[in-house]
Amino acid sequence: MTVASSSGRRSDTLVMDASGAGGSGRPAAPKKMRPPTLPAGEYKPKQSLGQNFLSDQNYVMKICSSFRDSSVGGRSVVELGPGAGALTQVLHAQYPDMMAVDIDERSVQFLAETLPGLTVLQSDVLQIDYTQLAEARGGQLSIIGNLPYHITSQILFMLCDHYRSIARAVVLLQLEVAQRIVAPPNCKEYGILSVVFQLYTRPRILFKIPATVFYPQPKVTSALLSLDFTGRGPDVDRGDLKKVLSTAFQQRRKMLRQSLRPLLTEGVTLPEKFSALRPEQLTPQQFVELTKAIFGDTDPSQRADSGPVWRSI
Ligand SMILES: C[S@@+](CC[C@H](N)C(=O)[O-])C[C@H]1O[C@@H](n2cnc3c(N)ncnc32)[C@H](O)[C@@H]1O
Repeated sequence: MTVASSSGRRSDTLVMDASGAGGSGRPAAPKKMRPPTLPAGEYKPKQSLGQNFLSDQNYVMKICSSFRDSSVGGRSVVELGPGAGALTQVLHAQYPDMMAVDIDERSVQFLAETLPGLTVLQSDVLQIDYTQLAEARGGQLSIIGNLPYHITSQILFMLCDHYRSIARAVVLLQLEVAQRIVAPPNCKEYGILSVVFQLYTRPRILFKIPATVFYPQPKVTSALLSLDFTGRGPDVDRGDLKKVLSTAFQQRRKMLRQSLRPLLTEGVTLPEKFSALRPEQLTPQQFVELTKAIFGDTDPSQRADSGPVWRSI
């Protein structure tokens, strides 16, 4: 991790749309707010880092007003992937003690120059221990971010691995991924993402975001997703549940009595009510029940309740 340094570079406006959001309930725009910009010169978006920068101030305001945190000074607020600070400049005005994390040193330097006083770290968000970070920041974290799309699921699964330390996450992601996360049983989008996130959080799609408000424009439509962590995880060993989910959804057209056969040890049979069903027909809670039927109901105190389990899915 590297803490920001400064170097005094100038900024060029990328896309002018600084009309502000107006409507009630939205955060007041900081007085000296600039429209989303990229620093001049060498700060070209890197595709390898999923850099699609927000370039429309109306959407910036709409996104920021969908986010709430009540910690003192916003000490619990962590922005993942601030880039050139489109969201950060609005958030920092409201949450002066927030923190931002980006892997790109150009972002870290640029933010140090343009938002002095912001705590900004250069780090891979996938290498952060969010449980330790929450302890250091004095409470459960409120995460916000326009996530790099190529690692969105990994980031969100990782937050589930630290579910006790996360209060909420409000994130921009591909609409298609958001739809899978909120999908109910019995539809084609329903799968591992739906089961896992619905066991840990109350997921909601807040609104869609068109590709035209990013630079460069991605090929897909995006969405703002809100994940309210419930503070509870599934009441079963997470490793066992993961095995059941990956095995069942690997062959999603097959009935569970067929697809889950490799997991059944001698003497163990599937509950009759599940055996002729396909995985998409089970609710998240029924997957927990099914896991207990296959692997037994382990003593909660014996379960490995920390460490990465979901992230590697
Ligand atoms: C989609 S851009 C969002 C930038 C800015 N928040 C905005 O909305 O304009 C994603 C950001 O995540 C950063 N990023 C990509 N991979 C990362 C990683 N593994 N760890 C930390 N930041 C990462 C990129 O450098 C980039 O700034």
